Amino acid sequence: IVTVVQGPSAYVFDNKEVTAIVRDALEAQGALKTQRKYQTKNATDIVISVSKALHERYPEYVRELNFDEWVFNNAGGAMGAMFVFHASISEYLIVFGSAVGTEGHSGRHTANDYFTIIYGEEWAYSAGEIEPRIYAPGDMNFLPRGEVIHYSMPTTGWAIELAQGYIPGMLPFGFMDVITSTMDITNFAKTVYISARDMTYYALHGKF
Ligand SMILES: CC(C)=CCC[C@@H](C)[C@H]1CC[C@H]2C3=C(CC[C@]12C)[C@@]1(C)CC[C@H](O)C[C@@H]1CC3
Repeated sequence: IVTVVQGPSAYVFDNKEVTAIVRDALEAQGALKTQRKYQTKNATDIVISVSKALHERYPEYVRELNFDEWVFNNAGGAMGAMFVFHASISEYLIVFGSAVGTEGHSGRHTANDYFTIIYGEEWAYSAGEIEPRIYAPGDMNFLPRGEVIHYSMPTTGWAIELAQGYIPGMLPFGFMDVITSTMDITNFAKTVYISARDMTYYALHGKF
């Protein structure tokens, strides 16, 4: 008999539950891919209703959506916008995407990444895959820690992204394009402020 003793987990989010909440919220909007109607729905309504469902499930850990704290993110050649629901040392939960589409290198990360589409599509492949994997609303693209993909959101596309692992190790990738390309210091400062504020708050409350 083997007894597996599990140590305490720093995680408050369950990736399966996050995806289930997202799928339920999409279903309530008639926006799941199985209903073949998802492209006719308004992306703004979907972002708002999914955000509300996540906040209701995790009120202590998921910030309410607002439209003052959206920031751009340039990383791996891709450009998108994001709203940070939660950022701590071991996890972040964001809505990420682009109103016009985007494409780039995923980066090789120190965290597992769960990317659940809520509007539009994500196309992705690993080196050696000849055909794209296509993810539609309700589908989750899992990128394990240390692996890499080329991805695109060919047109308007939004997703809920949960990352679990060592988050500070991901940030240089998330910020490097500011130095090498965009020089958008205002957006950079806003992103650093938002992430440092949340990480410090949770660390001071014993959530790493
Ligand atoms: C949460 C904070 C404050 C910063 C995170 C910055 C970046 C590390 C991320 C912002 C958007 C992220 C995306 C991915 C990796 C990490 C980011 C660049 C993916 C490439 C991971 C794989 C998915 O399939 C697509 C993701 C797009 C967004």
